[in-house]
Amino acid sequence: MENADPRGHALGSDSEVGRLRTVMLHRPGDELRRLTPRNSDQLLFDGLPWVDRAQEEHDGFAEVLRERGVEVLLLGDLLVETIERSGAARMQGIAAAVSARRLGHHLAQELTGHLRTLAPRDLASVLTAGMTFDELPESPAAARSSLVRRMHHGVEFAIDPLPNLLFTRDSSFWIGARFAITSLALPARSRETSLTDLIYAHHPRFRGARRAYESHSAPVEGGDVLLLAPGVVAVGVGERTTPAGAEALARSLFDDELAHTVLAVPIEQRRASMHLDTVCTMVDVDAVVMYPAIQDTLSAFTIRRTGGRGEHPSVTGPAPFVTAAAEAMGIEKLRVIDTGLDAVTAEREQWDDGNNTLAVSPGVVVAYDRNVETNRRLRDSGIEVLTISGSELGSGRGGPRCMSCPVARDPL
Ligand SMILES: NC(=[NH2+])NCCC[C@H](N)C(=O)O
Repeated sequence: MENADPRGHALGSDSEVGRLRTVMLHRPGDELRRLTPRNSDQLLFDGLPWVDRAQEEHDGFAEVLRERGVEVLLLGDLLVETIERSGAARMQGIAAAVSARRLGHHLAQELTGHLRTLAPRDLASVLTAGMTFDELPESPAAARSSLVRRMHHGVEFAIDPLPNLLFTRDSSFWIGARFAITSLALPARSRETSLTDLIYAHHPRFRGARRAYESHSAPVEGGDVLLLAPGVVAVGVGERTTPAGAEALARSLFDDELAHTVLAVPIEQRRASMHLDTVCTMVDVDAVVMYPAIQDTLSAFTIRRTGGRGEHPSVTGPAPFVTAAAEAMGIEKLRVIDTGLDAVTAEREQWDDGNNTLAVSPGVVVAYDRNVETNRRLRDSGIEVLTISGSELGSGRGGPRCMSCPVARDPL
């Protein structure tokens, strides 16, 4: 079968909860060691993770998934394998990383030349962990004559690190049998998609897979995209995904017949709710876990396909999200698992990604163990909760859903 994983599961996904077969994670590496108190805000981390512990926690996450029969692909490995096989991928990765705007023409050329000589593993490491001016290849003459080298501080980045690669949810997603390379809103993350792009384009694992949302003109981040049901997609619009992004995505999904209804869901433009999946994720075919503070106010515009390719869609609403979602999904009611928490606990657990669960099958989710109350309520509602620890992982503000890109799920 084309476009299937080695065990014969078709690539792609039409829901949030269909049995998970293959997932792409990124085991955090040296890119996290670049974080300092001075750059962490800009690099979108709220603290400095203890990297070894973060890796252990991540290994634990991967293990829980494997125990459930999920095949775990690691982005770092895919990247090395891609660069090994494809000269075009190598060039593509280098071109996206080396900025003449930052380095000037001469240094940019010199660095490009140097990177081309690196072994695949070393190049992959530069592409993910970045490079400081101190780490630029030795070249005494060039160093003397380069104003750029002389005026930059040695610890500044000639190539920025990508600590948020950990959150593989955001830089690509699958819908139906296709993958979409997103368009990340913030400068700290925008280069991530150059890596997912080259992996999907050149890794044999994805040979023949087709793209969705090809124009990816306006910002759309995967954390905002929820596959509520086959053909029905919710898109958060807030700090990251813009109205233009949601509209462009909806039109392209309609044109490719990957969806018939898209719900555009306004979310507060705040760090705590940067993506829709920080406040709401699906835990069963007809159930979500949701941050209680927004339960009564979350709304949605409903965008529907009206005809064939290029036809203008219809836009209605806004209406309460839960009603709009149930209607679009063709179910009587979307169950909202009532975490019933007091406002302070709810806010704390939302901040720690309590609502950011990853379903491995209907009614079975992975969640951080620290969100004790939210997990208790989920269990009381009949959801099986597999816990992982994330004391260090969580400092990047992302939970199990953010840290995973489902590549193959059984259709619902
Ligand atoms: N899907 C998500 N909620 N991803 C979380 C991403 C966290 C990351 N530090 C950022 O600010 O972009």
